[in-house]
Amino acid sequence: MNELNNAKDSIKVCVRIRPLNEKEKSRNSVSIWKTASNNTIYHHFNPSSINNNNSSGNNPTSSTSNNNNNNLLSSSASSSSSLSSLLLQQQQQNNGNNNDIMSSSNNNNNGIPTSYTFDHVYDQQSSTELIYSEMCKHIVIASVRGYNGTIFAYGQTSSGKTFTMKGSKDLEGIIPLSIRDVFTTISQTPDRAFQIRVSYLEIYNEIINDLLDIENKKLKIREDLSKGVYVEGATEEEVSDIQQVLRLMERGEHNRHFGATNMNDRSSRSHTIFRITIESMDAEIAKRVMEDDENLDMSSDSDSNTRVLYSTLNLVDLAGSERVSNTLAEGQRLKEGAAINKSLFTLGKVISKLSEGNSAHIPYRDSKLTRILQSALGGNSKTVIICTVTPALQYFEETQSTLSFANRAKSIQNSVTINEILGDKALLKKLKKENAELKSKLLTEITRLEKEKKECIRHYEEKFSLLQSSQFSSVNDEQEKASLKKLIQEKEKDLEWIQALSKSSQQRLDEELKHLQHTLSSTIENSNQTISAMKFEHEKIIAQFKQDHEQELERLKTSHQQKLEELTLQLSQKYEVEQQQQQVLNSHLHEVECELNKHMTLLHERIKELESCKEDLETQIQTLNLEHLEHEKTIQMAHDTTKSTLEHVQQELSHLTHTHEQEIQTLRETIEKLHTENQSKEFEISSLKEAIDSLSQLLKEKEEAMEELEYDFGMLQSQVKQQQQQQISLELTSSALSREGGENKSESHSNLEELVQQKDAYISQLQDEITLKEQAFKREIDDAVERIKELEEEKESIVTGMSSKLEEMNRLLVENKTLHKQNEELKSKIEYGKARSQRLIEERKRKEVPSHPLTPRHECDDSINSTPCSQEFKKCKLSTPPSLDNVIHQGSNSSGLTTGVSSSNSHHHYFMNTSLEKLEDCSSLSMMTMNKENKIN
Ligand SMILES: Nc1ncnc2c1ncn2[C@@H]1O[C@H](COP(=O)(O)OP(=O)(O)OP(=O)(O)O)[C@@H](O)[C@H]1O
Repeated sequence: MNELNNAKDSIKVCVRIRPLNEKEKSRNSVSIWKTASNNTIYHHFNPSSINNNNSSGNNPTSSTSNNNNNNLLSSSASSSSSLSSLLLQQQQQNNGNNNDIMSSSNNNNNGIPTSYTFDHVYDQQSSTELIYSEMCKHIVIASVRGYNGTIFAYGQTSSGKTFTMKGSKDLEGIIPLSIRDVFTTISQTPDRAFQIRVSYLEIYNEIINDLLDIENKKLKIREDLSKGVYVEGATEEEVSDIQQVLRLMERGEHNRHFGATNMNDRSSRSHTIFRITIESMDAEIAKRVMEDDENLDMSSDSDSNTRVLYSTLNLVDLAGSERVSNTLAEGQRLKEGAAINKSLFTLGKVISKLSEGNSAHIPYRDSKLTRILQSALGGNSKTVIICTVTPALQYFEETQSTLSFANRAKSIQNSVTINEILGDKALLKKLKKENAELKSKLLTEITRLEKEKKECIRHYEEKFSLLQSSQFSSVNDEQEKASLKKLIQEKEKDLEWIQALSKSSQQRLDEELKHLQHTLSSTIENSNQTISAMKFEHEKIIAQFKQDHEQELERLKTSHQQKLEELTLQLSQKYEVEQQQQQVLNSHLHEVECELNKHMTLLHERIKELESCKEDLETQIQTLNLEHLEHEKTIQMAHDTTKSTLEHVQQELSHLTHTHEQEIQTLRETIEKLHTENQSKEFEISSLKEAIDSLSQLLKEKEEAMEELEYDFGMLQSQVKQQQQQQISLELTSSALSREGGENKSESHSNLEELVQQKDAYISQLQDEITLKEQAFKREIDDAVERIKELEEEKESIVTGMSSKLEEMNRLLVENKTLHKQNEELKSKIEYGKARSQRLIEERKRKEVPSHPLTPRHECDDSINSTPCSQEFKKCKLSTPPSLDNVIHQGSNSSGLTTGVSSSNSHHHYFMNTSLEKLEDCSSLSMMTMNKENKIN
């Protein structure tokens, strides 16, 4: 079998909700499952509402929440029956008020999905024809084109599986619709010749029965490389039109086992598989095969015309998926339930495993159903599952279970390929198979007829002998005898006819067999011819190849021979040249040997010379060593002195640093003191300001008092004026009175004058007092202003003094820092000088050891003179000591120091002096620092 167009195709799943049936309506069942769009099914039922009311604590959703099909077997009968009764109770309670048990939330309390989405969801109004055209038609058409197809209905009992698959009296189901389309498609494909075979199987109690042959029972499942999984011995009727198939379907239905259960009176307790096998090949080729065309070449595998397409279309109506307990089954029914559920349980397991993508072990072999449908589940088949459900609330759990099964199934992927048998091999195989089948059929038919014939003859012979024995028993028997005779004659005729029929059928079969054998032998002959032609071709190719190969070998041989000769010649020439070269080399070697001998004698002489030179050098080295020891001692001394001086300088420096720090501390303290003084002065100024403020307040008050006094004074003046007017009027009165009497007049006049005088005196006294007070205030204010001025001047002088001191301090600090830096530089220079002198001493030591003991004396002297150290030494001998300025400027110039060290004692003194001068310089610098710090103080 060849596989073409290999493609992944997921199993298509749709759900069909049937309308409530009469039984459910009579029980006032509520329809809870609804469709949203054309691919979603949902419910608003909240199982927890039942839980809450259920005092026994049975959880109706506990089994459905478990997402595998185990619930089919594991759930206890009591829990499910109690659920049913509870649901009914609930339904009755809530009849007319469904809202109480409907939850508006999308998920109920137990996490059971409230909605599912599939490829399609069909509501109560959807027709089977619509489902067929949308979900199945393409599979049927594909099956005619060589693809395997499977359509099966899954659901609880009475959910409408049979209604969907087989239909009813008035409405055709998927199977008849498929049969129609198979033949329609065939009629639309005239270029291919088809052979259609139909088988109808039933799986009941895990036993496979042939529904087309009631005698054919307990069939076995076999597996074959070419056929795949098949049912051995299953009747396969060849059909050529729709009516024939429909009749076969009817025959099968008639034979089908029906049982009555509580749930559905005509409930099917078995799974049925209606299988249509479709084979097709090119019409032209088929015609030629039929005509036994000898020129027909079937050997070309690549010719698509010779392809034989082979496919099966399985139309499966499963038994109810409800639980055993729900059927209230007993005895035989319970056994049926268990067997049905074994198949369905395994189907669930297979679907679960496949949906998990777990292809390691799929338990197809655990049940007959899954074994037969193996290719439909995860194999080579286009598959559609139609899940039928009832919307009734009382079957909520079953519907949930069906939907979760469907939900798992939708994720399964099949690998779909066209099945084809190619070329003559396929045809041969097919013919052989057909031949074998015909042969076996013929044989069984012959034996059956023979047996029947024998049985008949025996039977009639028995009857005849019986009749003969009773021939003379009574006269009345005569008539009977005659009728029997007649009957015997008739039967004998029948027998003859049967014998003739069997003879003719045998002849016909013989002819057919001959024809087939002839076709077979011609095909075999054809194949043999092709094989021998191929063999001949093959041998020809091999001979040609051999010849070519030998020629090539010969050519290679000659070319190799030539190459070998050339190489030998080249080798001999090379050998001669090498011989000549060897001779030249030998003579050259001899010359070299003579030269070498001469050189050797010269060398010996030279060695002797060098040895004497070595002795001289050794004595020189000894003297130099002594000198060097002395030098080392001097350097050590200088080093010690420098060290002690350095230590002294360091001590002084630390002392200076310490003093500096102390001075800075004192300066800080002074600044703090000045700061506090400044603060107290500021406090004084602020208190003075406060005093001025109080004085000015007082002044204000006094001014106010003065204003009051002035006001009083004005009042007094007006009073005086009034009194003066009174006086005038009094004077006028007195003049008038004077005319009346002299004494009274003078008395009152004097009184008045006295009063005026008193008042005048009081006023002048007040005026004096005011001026005095004014003067005193003015003085006080002047004093205060002066004091403030003084204090402000004092403050300003303090501030200027402080800032100048601060500036000086900053300057001193900067100077101090520079001095420190200089000190550090000096220190590092001294260190560097020390290291450098040390290094030079070591260098000198090294150089004093002769580098080549064989160097002649004069060369050795030169080498001593030419070392940079000895040159320095010479320079030092010639040069005058550098000035102090230079030394300070250069710091511890390494060459200067080394010169001092490597020269004589005078130079050492010079070095010491330089060092001391440097130290003096250091101390002068320290002095400068100290002076500056004193200044800061
Ligand atoms: N979609 C539908 N429209 C109308 N009636 C339906 C529909 N589906 C099913 N029925 C009716 O419901 C009853 C039960 O249906 P059916 O026999 O097809 O169920 P089933 O699932 O095959 O049951 P079982 O598993 O017992 O064979 C039948 O009388 C059928 O006519």
